Amino acid sequence: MTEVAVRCRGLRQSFGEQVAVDGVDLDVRAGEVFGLLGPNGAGKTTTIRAITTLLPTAAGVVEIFGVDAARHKLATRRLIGYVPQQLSADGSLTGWENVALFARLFDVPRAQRRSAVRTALGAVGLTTVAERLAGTYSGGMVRRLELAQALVSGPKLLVLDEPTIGLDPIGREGVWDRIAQIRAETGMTVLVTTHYMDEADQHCERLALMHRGRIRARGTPAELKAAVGPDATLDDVFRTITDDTFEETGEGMRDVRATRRTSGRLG
Ligand SMILES: Nc1ncnc2c1ncn2[C@@H]1O[C@H](COP(=O)(O)OP(=O)(O)OP(=O)(O)O)[C@@H](O)[C@H]1O
Repeated sequence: MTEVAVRCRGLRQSFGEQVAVDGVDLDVRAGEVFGLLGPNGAGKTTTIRAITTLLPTAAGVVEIFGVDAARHKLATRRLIGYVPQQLSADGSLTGWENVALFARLFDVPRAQRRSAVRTALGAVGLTTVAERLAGTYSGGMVRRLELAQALVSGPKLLVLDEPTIGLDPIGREGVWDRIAQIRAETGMTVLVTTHYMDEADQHCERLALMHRGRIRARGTPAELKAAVGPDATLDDVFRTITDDTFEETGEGMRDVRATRRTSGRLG
């Protein structure tokens, strides 16, 4: 049986009157690259923050490799490397110092720190610029540095919130190349949110599409597209699930097909 890296059941989170996440069930298999997609405000970051234990779960269960995140927060955090949307690298430190800081924060044993920092910087292709101030790095290099920070503690699950936002195509490609390589070399599970449908299509094995706090469709990119139509793109899937006439039946991608048929009839 495939090991489950992330298991969420009935995840619910509100901010005052605002329901951000409304009963999310999610399974991410060990070793896969899983994409969580959805428009602004869909609830992706809130879901990610619950998974990474940065938000106390208001309701529902989160398990990371079988560890109950609410009951064992520290043990859960040790399993996760997290790259948030906001920049977290310090421009006044060198690349090496930035990663070394995370090695200390995440309790990498002193004797292993140098080699852990070296390995993490190598994995993201920043070895030759490790002694330069991060403030001199390009946007793509900073994102790769943040990847190295998340990798230095040797996590089993890498969680990336919009890892390529604001980068040019070369920077985006550089980040995805490194993710693919790390995944191939370590078998690490990757959970990623993105707004870029082309990236999700190309780099994620399975996807869940969120809208208004709920998961509206899930499946492989091919399954999701096929459910909409023979020549459909993921953008078409995205448009379909965010359509206000979309009817939720809890049947995942079959929803998409049903909605498409309905819109076809109406159109
Ligand atoms: N700390 C907070 N306080 C109040 N409301 C919040 C907070 N965090 C999120 N929300 C609200 O919860 C909803 C979901 O937000 P969330 O950031 O999870 O969406 P998202 O899918 O990650 O969006 P984006 O793609 O813009 O990052 C939004 O309506 C947002 O305004």
